[in-house]
Amino acid sequence: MSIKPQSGATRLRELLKDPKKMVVAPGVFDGISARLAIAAGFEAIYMTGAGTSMSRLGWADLGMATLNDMAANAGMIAGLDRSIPVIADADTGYGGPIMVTRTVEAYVRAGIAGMHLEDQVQQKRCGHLLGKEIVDRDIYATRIRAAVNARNAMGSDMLIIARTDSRQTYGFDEAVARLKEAVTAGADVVFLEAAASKEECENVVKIFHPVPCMLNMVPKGVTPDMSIKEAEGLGFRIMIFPALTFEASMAGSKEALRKLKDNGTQPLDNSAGMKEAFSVCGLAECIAIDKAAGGRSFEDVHGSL
Ligand SMILES: C[C@](O)(C(=O)O)[C@H](CC(=O)O)C(=O)O
Repeated sequence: MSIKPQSGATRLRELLKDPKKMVVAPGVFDGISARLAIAAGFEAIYMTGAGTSMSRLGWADLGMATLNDMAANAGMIAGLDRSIPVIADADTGYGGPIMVTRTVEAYVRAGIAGMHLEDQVQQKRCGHLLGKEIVDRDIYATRIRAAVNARNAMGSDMLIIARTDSRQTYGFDEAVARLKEAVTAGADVVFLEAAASKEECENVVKIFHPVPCMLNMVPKGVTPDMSIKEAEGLGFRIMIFPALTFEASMAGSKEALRKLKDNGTQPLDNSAGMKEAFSVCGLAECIAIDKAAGGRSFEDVHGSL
């Protein structure tokens, strides 16, 4: 709820100004995961489209999440702490240049620091699945151009991150050519999705230097797993871990559910209690707001929880 003077986009641009710095953004998909990532001290966070689709719709990342689903989730996450840049998935932009414009406007209003746009067809899928269909280069270029125009028209400094999924279907050279066109169209950051080897990762950074490159670490995905240090050594400037929190939540929830089923009691071994959960999600800030306004609703809250 606290409004800090510097926007997430301005902060992200500032972080990227230092050529030795890499911005690490763990994936978050809901309020709890976002709160935990902020509390853990990460200086940026990533809103995963896959996690948004699964948590808000209950369905896999197959192009079902709409602009409204994505922008609403992005806005909620970015609103938790305006000083932490949120990089958000914007899939295909959800249509032609007109829809891309609406998407950019919605993301700027949501306070997003950087959004990525890709060249898959509307009925898209996770970039690490097989069988991706890719739009023509010209259509991709119009998406990026529309995004840059819309961003500029709003006087915003949100970063436009050009993602290409074409590596799987058309190979590395075509992917590079598409990203070059995207940079010419005004994209601020390039993102070669599903790079197939460390060598490709290294090459893409070299080819685009000094344009910042983003690396996507999908667990057991197409790109070989790398540590932050290793990716930094290759020269990447942004690194996202989209599945980090949804995988951990799924594993933890699965285990708790199994224990309840097997034992007939809820597992309390890892429980910190409700107060701890609410504390992660702004309890103290809410109490302070009430108190500052002369409210007395929470005088007993510490005793009652
Ligand atoms: C980055 C990504 O677009 C996402 O939705 O987070 C996905 C990640 C995933 O499916 O785990 C992707 O297409 O790589």
